[in-house]
This record gives sequence, structure tokens and C-alpha cells, in this order.
Amino acid sequence: MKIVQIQGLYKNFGEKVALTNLNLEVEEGEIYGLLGPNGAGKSTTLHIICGLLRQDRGNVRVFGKETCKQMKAIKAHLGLVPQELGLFEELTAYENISFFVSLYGIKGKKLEEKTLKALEFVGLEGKRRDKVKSFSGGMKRRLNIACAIAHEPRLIIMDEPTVGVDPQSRKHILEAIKFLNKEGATIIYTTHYMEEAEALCDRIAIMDKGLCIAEGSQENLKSIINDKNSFCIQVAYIEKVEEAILKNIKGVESIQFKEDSIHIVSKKEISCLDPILSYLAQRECVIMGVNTQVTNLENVFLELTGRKLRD
Ligand SMILES: Nc1ncnc2c1ncn2[C@@H]1O[C@H](COP(=O)(O)OP(=O)(O)OP(=O)(O)O)[C@@H](O)[C@H]1O
Repeated sequence: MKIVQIQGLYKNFGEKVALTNLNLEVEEGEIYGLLGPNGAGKSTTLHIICGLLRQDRGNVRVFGKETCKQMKAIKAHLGLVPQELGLFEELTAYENISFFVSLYGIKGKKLEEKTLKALEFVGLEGKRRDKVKSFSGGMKRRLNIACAIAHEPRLIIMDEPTVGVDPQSRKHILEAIKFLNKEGATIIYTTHYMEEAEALCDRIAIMDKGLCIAEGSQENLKSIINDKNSFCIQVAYIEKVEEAILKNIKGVESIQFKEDSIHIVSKKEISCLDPILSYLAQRECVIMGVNTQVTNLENVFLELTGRKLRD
């Protein structure tokens, strides 16, 4: 079953275009990654799915119901882990979770059970009576997740839930997400950490400038750039190298300069390493090493969204 269906979605903020004809579908039971550079439109998309924002045009269905007409019914089975922490610092961990659970009309013994289960789930059962203001960043992130999942939603939307956490908390959070998914929850996950998306997601959409520019399984996405070679040449005296000349070598598709290395993407069928090395030798650069790079999600992401720094 398609748990989220987005068709022809548009959203502007004044002059600013946030989404422009976005189309996405999320199947029940999957972990669906939403990746994209800053400002790509990920949070706007998630906020529209949750009914926090209204689209200008287009159709969004969650659990087969239209968000514009049946948001109340949708919200009962939806959990949102927001990018910004949404916690009450003066309340304890227990009080924070039980407040959010109570918003779903859950009371009494059930409220207590669900709150304790969520505390245990994020490894904070020993801190239940402590005020949030005494928590570390990682503990707050975990509590933020507990507040969103304690009512046991069918669809969990996570907007960069691991920002600023240490490796231990990150590991705990990623394992918890896998567990929730095994238990039956569908998860939509945004992150800037490619290795997280690689470890978690069944399918991924890459967004840029309000559009979905690629979508599919990790294998599908990698196959987009499998007709290319990617390699890195470490060079001393890199200042002697002229980018325009390298770019003109047959087969070269893109070039990126770093402090002491050049990253090159080329067509697979044309071998351009020899002419590049000859050119570097001609310029009396010292070649310190050449590394071929394996195709991973980060290469795909950078290839599709560009390697230039964004404002
Ligand atoms: N409330 C708002 N008012 C004005 N512009 C906004 C607002 N919310 C988002 N935008 C703009 O819409 C575009 C998409 O923003 P959005 O937050 O959805 O991107 P994002 O992919 O989530 O980025 P990030 O990775 O930085 O969180 C950006 O250009 C952003 O500046």
C-alpha cells in the first residue's frame, strides 16, 4: 500500500520557490530517505505531509486520505520528530513524553505504559525523573524522538534527528529506527549524513531546488553514475594546474580542486587518465598518488546536485 502519495506539489514563500511540481510515493513498511542540499525543500515537504503547512497547489494523500480534508484522522497515526528540539526544559523526561502522548487522547494506565515504553526505547528510563534542562544534547535528541513515537504511530517522519549527537547516541538512534521499522512503522527520514541514509534507507529521493531529481533503491541510484569513473589525484604544486585545460581533455565530465588534490569524474568508456597525467607532468607537478573512488551514495549525491559550495 502507498502510505504517502504526493502529486504535483508546489509551495512558494513570497518570491521564494520551495517546491515546484514535486511527485513522490512512499510504500508502507519502508524506510524512505529524503536527501538534498540545504534549501532543497525537504522540511517544507515534511511539514506539508504533517499538515503544518498548506501547499499552493498539488495533492497529498497519507494513508489514502487527503491531507487538506482529513488531517485529523491522519494525525492520529502520524509521528513527527522535528529538526528543532520541541521539549519543555523545566519538565522531566517522563512529563515531556506523557504530555505528547496525552494529546492523542490517551489516558490513565495506557498513558503510563506508553510513556515508560518510549523512555525505555530511547535508553532514558533511568532519567525519567530528571528535568530536561540537565540533559546532554544526545539525551535531548533521544527524548525528542521518544515524544514523537510514544503513541506508536504508523508513519514516523524524522527531520534530521541525529544533528549534533555523539557516535554513541547516533548508534542508539539508528538502531531504534531499524527496530521501529521492523515492528511495522513506515519511516520517512531526512539527513545530511550519507552514511546514515546508506545504512537505513530502502529507497531514497534526492531533491534539489524543490524538485525530486532522482529516486529509487540505493542500487538504482548508484547505477545512474555507474557509466562514469571517479578518481582523485594528489598533486604537489597544484597551483600550476589550469582547470580549463583539464576540463577540455576528452572524456572529462567534471573537475573539483581541493587543497592538494584534484577530483575527476570521467566517462567510463574513454580513458582520460593518461592524458591527464601527461599534462600534469608537463606542468612539472609532482604526482603523490592516484585513487579510484568507489560508487557510494555521497558520489551519487554530489554528482547529481553539484560539487560547488552553495550559499
Ligand atoms: N517560512 C519560510 N519563509 C520563507 N522561506 C522559507 C520558509 N521555509 C522555507 N523557506 C525557503 O524555502 C526553501 C526550502 O526550504 P526547506 O527548509 O524546505 O529546505 P530543506 O531542504 O529542508 O533545507 P535544510 O537542509 O537546510 O533543512 C529554502 O529556500 C528556504 O529558504
